[in-house]
Formats: sequence, structure tokens, C-alpha cells
Amino acid sequence: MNGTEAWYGSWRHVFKLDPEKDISDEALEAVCMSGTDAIIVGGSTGVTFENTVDLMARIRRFEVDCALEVSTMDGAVPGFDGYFVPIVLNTDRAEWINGAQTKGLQEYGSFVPWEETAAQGYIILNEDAAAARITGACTALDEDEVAAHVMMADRLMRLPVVYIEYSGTFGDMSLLRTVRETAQGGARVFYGGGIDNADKAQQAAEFAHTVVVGNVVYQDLAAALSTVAAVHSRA
Ligand SMILES: CC(C)=CCC/C(C)=C/CC/C(C)=C/CC/C(C)=C/CC/C(C)=C/CC/C(C)=C/CC/C(C)=C/COP(=O)(O)OP(=O)(O)O
Ligand SMILES: O=P(O)(O)OC[C@@H](O)CO
Ligand SMILES: [Mg+2]
Repeated sequence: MNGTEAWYGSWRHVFKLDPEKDISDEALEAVCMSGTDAIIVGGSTGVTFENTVDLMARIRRFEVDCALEVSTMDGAVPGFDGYFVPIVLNTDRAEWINGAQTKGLQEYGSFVPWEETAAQGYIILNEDAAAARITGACTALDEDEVAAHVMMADRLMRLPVVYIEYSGTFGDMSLLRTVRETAQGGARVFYGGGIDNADKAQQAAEFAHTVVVGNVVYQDLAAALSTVAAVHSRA
């Protein structure tokens, strides 16, 4: 299966909602009815079974596709349309490359819906992001080093998703262009980080297959909603 045929293969825009954060019913309805292609539930801290089930149940009132990005053992919750399992590529801490994932599979392996589950090769590039701190990511990478990580993920490991993660800050779009040009082996390129208006969303949509919009939902809902049409306006 190549990336386009995957269950997430048509997603151009997604909102990422954090189980740790509060969102009103009105805001959640606006997000779910915005025309976004999907909601990803995920966060790097404070994710529990309870807050994940709660958010999933609230999103389930709407028809939008909803996937879980599993980032803690506690947060592995059945009932989502699909699952992503992050693998951090730019860390030397094995725990975040295959350690936590293997432990998770020991515990939950027999319940995983494999047809709707995909690994994500994360390249974390904002040193101040919670995910960078937690995983000890080596964020100071030049373009050649990032391209090598992309080849590793896309060509050697054949991961279905390469995730360029700048969570909290808007990233280098010229680097994102290089990532897209390098990822010719079938991986879908996800970009997330610092998208807080339509213009930034459009810039990211030029190079990423899938644009992920997170924190701005909690800071400026109208700006968040404006990113949907901005991404979809880029073919
Ligand atoms: C029971 C059932 C149906 C199970 C199916 C689920 C499934 C497929 C399970 C597989 C097995 C399993 C449980 C695996 C667990 C794997 C695990 C714990 C992996 C570790 C993942 C990882 C590398 C985490 C590190 C942090 C990270 C990269 C998180 C990704 C998400 C992210 C970056 C969110 C942004 O976080 P945020 O908090 O918003 O950050 P900011 O503060 O910067 O905004
Ligand atoms: O929260 P922001 O900065 O929009 O980033 C989105 C997503 O990539 C976080 O994992
Ligand atoms: Mg966040």
C-alpha cells in the first residue's frame, strides 16, 4: 500500500486536540464541523485513559474521522477510527525509538487493529517543544542531516508517515520543501508546528501532504478555523 491509499491518505488538514486541555462544547463543535479532514487526539504530557476516553466520546458526536496518536501506555484507548504510533528518529534514546513502543505492544499487541494503525517517523526540530525535551531529540540538524533522517524513515525503514514536528513554533519551509522532495518512497509528509493563521497554513500546505494544526485551537479559535480553507485551497 502506498501512502495515498492508506486510511489517512486523503487527509490534507487535521486538527490535533490535546486530552490534557479543556475545550468547550461550542469550540469542539466548531472544530469538528469545520470541514477539516480529521481530528488527531494526542499530546506529549498529561495524557490519561480517562481524559482520552472523554475527548473521544465528545468528538464521536460528530461524523469527522478521529485517530489517536498513542504517546503513553495509559492513553491506549479502543474505539478510534485509526491509530498512530510515534517513533522519534532524531534521538539517541532507545526508549523513544522502539522501547516504549515495544512495551506497548507487549501489553496491547493483540488488540491493535493493524489495518488502521500506522507508525509515524517523528523528526522533532523545535528544541523548546515538550516532545523534544521528553525524548532528548537532537534538534540542531542541518538540511543534509534532516534529509538523511527522511531517507532512513521513508526508504530504509519504509515508515508510512514522516512527521516534521515544530510543535509550538513555525518551522523552516525551505527545509520542509527538501523533506517533501526527499520523501519519494511513499511516506506521507505530515507537518505540524506554530500554524496560527491562514497564511502559515497555506505555506505548509505547499510542501506537506498533511498539515496539522494544534495549539491555536486553544488560543484563537477563529484563526484556527481559517486554516481549513487555506489548506484546502492548495490542491
Ligand atoms: C487498546 C488498543 C485498541 C490499542 C491500540 C492502540 C495502539 C496502536 C497501541 C500500540 C501499542 C502502544 C500502547 C504503544 C504505546 C507507544 C508509546 C508509549 C510510544 C511512545 C511515543 C513517543 C515517542 C512519545 C514521545 C512524545 C511524542 C513524540 C509525542 C507525539 C505527540 C506530540 C508531539 C504531541 C504534541 O504534544 P503537546 O503536548 O501538544 O506539545 P506542546 O506542549 O509543544 O504543544
Ligand atoms: O500545536 P502546534 O504548534 O500547532 O503543532 C501541532 C502539532 O504538530 C503538535 O504535535
Ligand atoms: Mg500542543
